[in-house]
Amino acid sequence: MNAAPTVGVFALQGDVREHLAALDRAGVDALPVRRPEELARCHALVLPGGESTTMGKLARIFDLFDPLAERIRGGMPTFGTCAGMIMLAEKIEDGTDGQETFGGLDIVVRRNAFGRQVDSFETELEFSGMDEPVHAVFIRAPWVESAGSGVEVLARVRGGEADGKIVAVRQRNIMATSFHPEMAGDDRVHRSFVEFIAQS
Ligand SMILES: NC(=O)CC[C@H](N)C(=O)O
Repeated sequence: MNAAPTVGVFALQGDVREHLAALDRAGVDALPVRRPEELARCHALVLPGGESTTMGKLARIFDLFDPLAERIRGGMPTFGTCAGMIMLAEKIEDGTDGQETFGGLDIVVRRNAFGRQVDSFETELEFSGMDEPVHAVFIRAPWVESAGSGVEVLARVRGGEADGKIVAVRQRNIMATSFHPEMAGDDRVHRSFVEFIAQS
């Protein structure tokens, strides 16, 4: 790809602005996506943090659900953070009744997984392919309960009751983190997604 790719941010719900800013700093054309016509212009997509039940419902209302699920399954590079990770999971534990996801990522995700111990927290994580740890902000975050054999684990929590829980993964065209790299003032995870787009 010669020109900078256009990277959409699902913009019906969630922390859209922070992702647009991080993508902008990473040198791509960032585009808020609310309609199928906008999705059609994107080479890649970010699903932000927010509230996954609401995201699914709004995607249905705005006729974005099916085109989006199709693009993801068709190989569009996609990066989900927190609620965005939930929206990419094939299966949810502790979801609300009938909660739908776009799917594509062969994981079982547990919503609000850290909630029983601590709602929101920040920590340093070893992240596959990064020399220095990543500062990770968790807000009512999910964790990956189990992952299929095709899923590469990029980061796990170290220490505390959640020791060893998977919080960042990659499979084919999809990347997902339980935490919010867009809120940490560190663009390395977004930059690694931009490289991932270039390789796809
Ligand atoms: N920060 C977040 O994105 C929280 C996710 C939210 N708890 C959900 O289940 O959708």
